[in-house]
Amino acid sequence: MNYDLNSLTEAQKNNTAKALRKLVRWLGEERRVLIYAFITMMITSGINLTGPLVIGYTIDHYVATGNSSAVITNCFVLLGLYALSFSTNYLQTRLMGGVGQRILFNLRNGLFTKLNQLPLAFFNQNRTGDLISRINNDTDKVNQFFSQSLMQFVTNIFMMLGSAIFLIAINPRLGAAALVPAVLILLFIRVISPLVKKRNARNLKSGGAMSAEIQESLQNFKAIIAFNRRDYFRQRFNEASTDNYKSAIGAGLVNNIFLPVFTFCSHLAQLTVLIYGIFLITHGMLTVGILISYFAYVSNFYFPIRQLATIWTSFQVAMAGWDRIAVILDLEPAKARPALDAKASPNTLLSFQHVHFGYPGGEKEVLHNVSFELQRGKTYAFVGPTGGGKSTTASLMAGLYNPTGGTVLLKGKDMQVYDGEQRTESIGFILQEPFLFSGTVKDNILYGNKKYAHLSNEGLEKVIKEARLEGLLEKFEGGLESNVSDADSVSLGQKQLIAFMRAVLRHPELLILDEATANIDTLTENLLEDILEHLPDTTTRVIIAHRLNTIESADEIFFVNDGRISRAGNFQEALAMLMQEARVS
Ligand SMILES: Nc1ncnc2c1ncn2[C@@H]1O[C@H](COP(=O)(O)OP(=O)(O)OP(=O)(O)O)[C@@H](O)[C@H]1O
Repeated sequence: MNYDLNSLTEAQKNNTAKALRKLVRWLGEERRVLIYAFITMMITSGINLTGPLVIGYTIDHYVATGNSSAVITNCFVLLGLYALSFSTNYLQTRLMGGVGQRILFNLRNGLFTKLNQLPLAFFNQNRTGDLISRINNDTDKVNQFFSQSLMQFVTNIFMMLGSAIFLIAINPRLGAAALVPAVLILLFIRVISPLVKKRNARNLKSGGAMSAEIQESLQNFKAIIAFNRRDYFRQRFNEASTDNYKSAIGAGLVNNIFLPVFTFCSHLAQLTVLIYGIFLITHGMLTVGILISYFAYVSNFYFPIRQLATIWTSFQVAMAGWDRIAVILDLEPAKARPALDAKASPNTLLSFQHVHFGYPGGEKEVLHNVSFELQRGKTYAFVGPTGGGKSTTASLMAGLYNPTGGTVLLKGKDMQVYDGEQRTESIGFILQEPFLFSGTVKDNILYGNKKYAHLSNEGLEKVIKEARLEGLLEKFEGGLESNVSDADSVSLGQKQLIAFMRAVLRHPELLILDEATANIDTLTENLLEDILEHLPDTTTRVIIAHRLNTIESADEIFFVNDGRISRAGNFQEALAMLMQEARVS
């Protein structure tokens, strides 16, 4: 599956009809509220449509004959109708008030839940800032349309249709003349809509790109200051901001062209009715009262069209936003290919069988035909030059990626048959750059740990002592309650200690340490070694390291170079092999 949102396949793209169908499906429970609001809207519009008819009738039948009591009675009838229309209008506004906010709430939650289900490949190929912009900004565009424009949109359409029917029914020829400019409007909309959609989509996309620039420079502000690259980033931001400015101007130009065109057509219609109406009156084919009703209906027909110009823009912007949201909602979590049949001995915890791997969206293959086995309870070290493929191998061992060829077996079964929870129960992975969540040390070491989640501080301290981790906890002045909310309040080494405690307390069968001691002093490193030594006999350890002292105790060492892995025996044998190679070269 293609996860790159900026280069979607044709099948992944939505046309307006497809996108609308999806949006209606997504509205779920809101459909009921929308139906109630629609009914109140019909009543309001029905009343507004009858008003001009009553006025015209009163002028022709009672004003012309001087029947003042009938005129007064009809004025009260109109007052009653307008009061009723006020109440239904108010009810409709109340009903719609919550709809937009609930849609916004559900869309944001839905998007975030979907993001949580997507594989690493998705995050590899898309920029964080752009994703934030989709969740925050694009969902709000959809909300704005629902909370501010939708009912106005439907009311206007209804008013227009009703007015058109009255115009044609009262006098077909005058009605037809009044409606001719509307045909021009329809043609205009048809011609310009694709351009409007395209420009709005481009504007949202450039907004996403700008947001990605902001996110990247804020995240790396230390490096920017340290390397005095402020100008460079300012220039990059400037470019993104200029692009966003230009695309906003481009979108604004087409968005705002509707109003003048619609207004012009409305004036054209009024002029036509006036000229043709006077002509009909002078030939005795029309009464003054009907001409006045006509003006009201022409205005009822064209005024909504003018409003529609604004609403149409909001609709196009919302659809462009919805497009960017829907493509994420449509993405499917990575489909596991059918589990491959493979055999492994019972003592083997994990094995790679002819594994090939290339990063999603990456051009080259990173691992080539890699095979090895990890036995239960043993310690393995993976060493080799930078960029050789050690971290990639570790990521595949942890099931973060699926191989592009071959199989990774965990406990004799294809890794892909395990779900995320089963995998993380068996495998603990300490990353090169551990990530901490805002909160305390306790929150962070218990992250995702169901077994100890209920423990009090005292209970947890006891468990920590049993796992020989108390020496690590002592490195934090405030103990379990030390705050790690601020990314800079703990050192990189301390972060690694928290990640270490987090992994060990899950009692995994396989513990992977990817350069996990690179930022830790020698004394603390000895503590870690002691903890590793005292893990249960059945725990398999994988250590990725550059420093030789960290791998001395390994039962088996693997050399990882240029995407190929070879066995080098234990520490002594590996050293002998290296010396031999050095002599040969
Ligand atoms: N997320 C990624 N997307 C695309 N390519 C990647 C990604 N991560 C790593 N690579 C590429 O994969 C290759 C192996 O990288 P890897 O991080 O596995 O090497 P390593 O041996 O762990 O290096 P180091 O010792 O520096 O950590 C490199 O060529 C790297 O450019």
